[in-house]
Amino acid sequence: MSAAPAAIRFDEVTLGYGRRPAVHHLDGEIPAGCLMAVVGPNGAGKSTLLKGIVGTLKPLEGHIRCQASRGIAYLPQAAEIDRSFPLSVYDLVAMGLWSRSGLFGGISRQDRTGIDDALAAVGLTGFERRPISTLSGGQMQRALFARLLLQDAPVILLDEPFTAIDAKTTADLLDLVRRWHAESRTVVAVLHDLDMVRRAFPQTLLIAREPVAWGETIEVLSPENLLKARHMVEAYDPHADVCHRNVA
Ligand SMILES: Nc1ncnc2c1ncn2[C@@H]1O[C@H](COP(=O)(O)OP(=O)(O)OP(=O)(O)O)[C@@H](O)[C@H]1O
Repeated sequence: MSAAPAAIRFDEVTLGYGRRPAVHHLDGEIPAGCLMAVVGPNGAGKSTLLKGIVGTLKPLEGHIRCQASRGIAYLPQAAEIDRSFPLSVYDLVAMGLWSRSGLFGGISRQDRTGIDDALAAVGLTGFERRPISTLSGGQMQRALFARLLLQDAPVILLDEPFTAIDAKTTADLLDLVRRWHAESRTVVAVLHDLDMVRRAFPQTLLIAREPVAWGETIEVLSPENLLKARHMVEAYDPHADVCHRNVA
């Protein structure tokens, strides 16, 4: 796909739940520093793929190797985040420091400056003491992006980061994604808005329970590939066991 070293390598990976594969035949790499969209129909396995990279889902087969020594920052889908938890915006954002300072590491003066800067970068200065349960969807997403900023990770995974977010918030958060890319971080985002993908994401993985096309966005998002992906998801047998297609 590119001459850049791999940030993430997949070796004939199958990911699934129980013994049921959700995604299989993942073989390839995500180059370091790339800005990549993951697209595909509902149920194609996009979230499953991110969970495999983060490590919350262990492969049923194969291996996923991540080069990042300082970890991966991961933004799950909004529906997976419990907003009833009694937490202030400040504390939520400060959690971005945990990977470096540990759970009980304490917050230094420098950390406080970092938190203030992250809140300012997402336009949430003045929201520090607000309980997260009182935030709008867009404000919550801004707070979660501030937390990602503090994590300072070389690899950032975003699962549908702009779903149900208004145009202004989307534009502001997309600017942060561009900033991460300019800083040579690897950014992988699950997206449904193909216009946005064409506009802002140079690389794309089109997935339909297995990769359909992977590479330059303009080539991947051809009408033929999109139609093929839809047919592949519709034809997929959800009760199938692990497939050993490539095993001799
Ligand atoms: N925790 C789970 N237990 C069992 N099956 C699951 C689980 N999570 C996802 N699946 C199944 O794995 C398949 C892929 O789901 P996944 O959420 O990865 O798709 P997706 O491409 O992210 O879909 P969407 O665009 O709708 O968010 C689906 O058939 C789904 O029902």
